[in-house]
Amino acid sequence: MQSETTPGTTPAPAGKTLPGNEAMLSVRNLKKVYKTDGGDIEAVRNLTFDLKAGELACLVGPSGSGKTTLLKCISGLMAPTEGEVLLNGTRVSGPPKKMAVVFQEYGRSLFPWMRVRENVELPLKNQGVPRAERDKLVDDALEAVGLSHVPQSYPWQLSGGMQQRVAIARAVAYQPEVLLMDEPFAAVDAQTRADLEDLIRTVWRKLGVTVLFVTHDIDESVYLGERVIILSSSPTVIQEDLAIDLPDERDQLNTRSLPRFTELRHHVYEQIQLAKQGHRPAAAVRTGTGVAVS
Ligand SMILES: Nc1ncnc2c1ncn2[C@@H]1O[C@H](COP(=O)(O)OP(=O)(O)OP(=O)(O)O)[C@@H](O)[C@H]1O
Repeated sequence: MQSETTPGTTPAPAGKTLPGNEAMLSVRNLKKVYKTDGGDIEAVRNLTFDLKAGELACLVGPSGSGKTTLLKCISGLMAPTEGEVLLNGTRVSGPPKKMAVVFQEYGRSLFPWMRVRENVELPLKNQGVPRAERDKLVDDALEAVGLSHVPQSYPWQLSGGMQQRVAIARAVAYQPEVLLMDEPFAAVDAQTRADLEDLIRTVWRKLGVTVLFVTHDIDESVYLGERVIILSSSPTVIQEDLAIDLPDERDQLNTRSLPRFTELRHHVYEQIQLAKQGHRPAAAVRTGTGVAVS
């Protein structure tokens, strides 16, 4: 059966490799060169990876390695120079309907003149979702992020962590198949960050959404992900694609105390140090759970 074409996507041309049955999101030989007055900047050289439906993968890499560039290409906000992004086998050529993005700067992504409820509801209104359905989706999303008690507040009346919860609720209410998050917790305090990390895992498990989570924080990537994709320095390729074989049930105290957590975080740290020093792998290597970490 042919894939349906949704807004922001066009059918993949014949002859292109379609993802395997399980792949929801495929990044294929993605390259991005920025044209500037000072010359070309090759931000991303060649990235290829798949995300399975329902997977939670974290993306880490040195500063300037092209993480935001990659997310912009995946979300259809920017066209790649070469290569393509496929969502359910269909090429992304603009913001796809079933994708939501949460950015770091919640302060700028929420409308200050709209109440919490209106902010969460807005994308659904724009999609023409009927009122009764909209109300239920907004109620459920606010409950999922623990904000049922402040629907009538304005964002500026809330703490930073609560504002980011509003941004997450808005994405959740939209019922995306794929949720992209670009360093969403970078601007909140450590305690709030830990709470929001657990919130993401709870929401992810409850909704079965596919999540690609960009972070600078190595511990966060290991704690959250089923997989950590490590990028090289720019021009970017995949340095390593690491399976995180920690127990599925995670909690801030016990999981972070596991010897395996420490091994994995050391390994990711070392890889990022190598990337910063300019080390480039001959080819992207998918590392299984038996990865030898020092
Ligand atoms: N609009 C642009 N025009 C020109 N160059 C750009 C543009 N956006 C990004 N770049 C360059 O592309 C490279 C990758 O930038 P990008 O912001 O994607 O990296 P990043 O990994 O998200 O960085 P950070 O971790 O510091 O947020 C950098 O060299 C950056 O200077």
